[in-house]
Amino acid sequence: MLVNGHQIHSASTSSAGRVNFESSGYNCCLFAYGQTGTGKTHTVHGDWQSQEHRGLLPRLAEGLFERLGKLEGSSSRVRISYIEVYNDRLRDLLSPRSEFDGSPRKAVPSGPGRLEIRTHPAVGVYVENLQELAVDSFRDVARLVAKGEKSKKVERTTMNHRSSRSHTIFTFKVEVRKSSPEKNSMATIQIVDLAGRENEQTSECKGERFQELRFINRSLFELANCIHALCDGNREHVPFRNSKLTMLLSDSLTNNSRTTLLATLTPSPGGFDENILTCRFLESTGAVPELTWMIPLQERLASCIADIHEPTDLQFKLCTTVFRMLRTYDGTEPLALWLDDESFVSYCPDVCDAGIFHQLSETLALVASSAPRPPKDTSAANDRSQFYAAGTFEDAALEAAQRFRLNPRWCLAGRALQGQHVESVLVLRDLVEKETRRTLAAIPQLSAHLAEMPLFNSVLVNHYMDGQAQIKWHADDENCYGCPDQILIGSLSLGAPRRFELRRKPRKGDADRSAQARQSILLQPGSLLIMAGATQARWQHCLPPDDTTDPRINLTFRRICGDLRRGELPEKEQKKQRAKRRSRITTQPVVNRFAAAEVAKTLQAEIADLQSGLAEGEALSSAVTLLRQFSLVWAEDNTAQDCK
Ligand SMILES: Nc1ncnc2c1ncn2[C@@H]1O[C@H](COP(=O)(O)OP(=O)(O)OP(=O)(O)O)[C@@H](O)[C@H]1O
Ligand SMILES: O=C(O)CCC(=O)C(=O)O
Ligand SMILES: [Fe+2]
Repeated sequence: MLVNGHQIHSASTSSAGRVNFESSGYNCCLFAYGQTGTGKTHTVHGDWQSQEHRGLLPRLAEGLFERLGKLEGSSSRVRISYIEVYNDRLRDLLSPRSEFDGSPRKAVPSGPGRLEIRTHPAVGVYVENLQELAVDSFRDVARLVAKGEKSKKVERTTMNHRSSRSHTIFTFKVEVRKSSPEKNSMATIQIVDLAGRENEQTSECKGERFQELRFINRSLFELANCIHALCDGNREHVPFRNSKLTMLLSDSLTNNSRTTLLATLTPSPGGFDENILTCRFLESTGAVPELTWMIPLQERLASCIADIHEPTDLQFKLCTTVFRMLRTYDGTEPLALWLDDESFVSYCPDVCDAGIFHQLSETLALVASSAPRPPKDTSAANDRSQFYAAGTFEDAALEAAQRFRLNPRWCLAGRALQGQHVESVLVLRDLVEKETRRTLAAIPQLSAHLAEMPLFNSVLVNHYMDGQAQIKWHADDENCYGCPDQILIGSLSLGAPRRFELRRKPRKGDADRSAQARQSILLQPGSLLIMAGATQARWQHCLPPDDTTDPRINLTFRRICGDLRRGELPEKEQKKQRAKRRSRITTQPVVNRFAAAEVAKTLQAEIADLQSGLAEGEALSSAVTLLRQFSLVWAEDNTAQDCK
């Protein structure tokens, strides 16, 4: 991701800038994606006349001829083409008399000069009748682009006085000829300046501009769909044919191509939601969760929040947003995260001695072999056995408050831990209780729970035999835990590290799975995950299978308030809950008490510096600072990988 203004980094860090002419058939593609007016065209083109303010495309052209000039023992040929997609119609920007290829609704008879997208088994996707002009130097390219830019569809809108109303695709085809023909190579570089997305509900565009906007949003939607299909590994059924833009880009997205995504964000406070959409698009490309740059960044950001003692709501929102963008955590660092304005999770490693695992395994094995088999025991089928602690009234040694209560459902599926076995679990409950109180004390809207004694009066123990044992998507939102907006769960992990996933409960109208804003945390042995607020009401969690051969034990401590099961709530209580859900809690900044290192100070200083130089209302620019860190780590990492 690049934040507006990084002309210097752009060309060098994109894969397009590092195309390898030695390997034949190597294609590179760069997309500029973002809300309207956020600087895509500025970043791609910049000022061609100025060495300093040149954008990515001129820098690329310059670098290309420089590199070709240095190739020894070979000659080269470069051709360029420049095509515009406007309202799903095509136009050749390098052809002097070019017209659009016809109305999208009325079929225009094909004739000479009409642009047609075709596929050839050897060449792939190409546009019939599109001019490909030979160029020998940077100046040639600059001259032709200047001409093409004049005919580009640009209009004044409220968001941008020169808004691109079309997508443009600029292509370099580079042919390197060696002494023997079999060593010849060919590379294609495409730079795609996508038209900017704009919210149709809030847009002030009218008439023709609004019509254009709908075409723009539609084609970007189709592009996102293709990318999702590709990322889901569904290469057979990628809906490229749904728009001309996606048809044109199908080769770049699939065949032997390296794609770089350049996302532009706005520092304007009003653009917050649009920024999130842009980041979601990045996420949905699948590149984000896989990259190793997330870990150092995650550390930086964790410490950044840690050291802001009284963060403004805005700063808090920002940090949470960036965390949400990161989406996966390796579980070595603590984390405090608002999944949404009422759903909170926190994760803390090393809460208890991971060695307890062995002792507890023995206890569970003993109970499994001695206690009666529960009526709905599924442990043989799914390699996961369940236990619950059952403190009975005969346990004179236990204080009334320390007795464990049962969810009636558990008695059917799990085995009871009783007597001395309960004691070992009680020790763990005390630890979890202490840690949870500490965490929630910093969060005003969640600390109401702290009056409860004890916080947790029940526990479910899951014993996973290996990576094949899993737990599917669900929420721990049964009625016996009380109002689903306030269920508190403390989940202690021991044994093999396993990935824990969270997703917002699927809703009607979700376009795809990316709308569910998934998060994933690697739960390390000895760690505590706390789920609080409305997490059980709005989110689901699961533990997907993986290939570990090691066992794991998880203890979820909960608070049972009644014996009601799902669907058994009396009408009066239901009404009360509905009313409660309507009265929204306002988001308070959260001070993440997990302290860490200097990076925080650096970031804090940067934010302070930035804010002191800004007019009121522009505070969101600290997003730019955070995201700039983000982009730099990514850039560093990409460069490092490339050098290997
Ligand atoms: N880093 C920057 N420095 C100076 N000016 C900038 C910068 N980024 C963008 N601008 C200016 O902001 C305005 C909007 O930028 P630009 O046209 O590149 O946005 P865009 O994302 O391509 O918008 P659209 O999708 O509507 O075409 C332009 O006037 C541009 O010159
Ligand atoms: O094993 C885990 O980490 C999750 C267990 C869980 O979700 C549950 O018991 O409800
Ligand atoms: Fe659960």
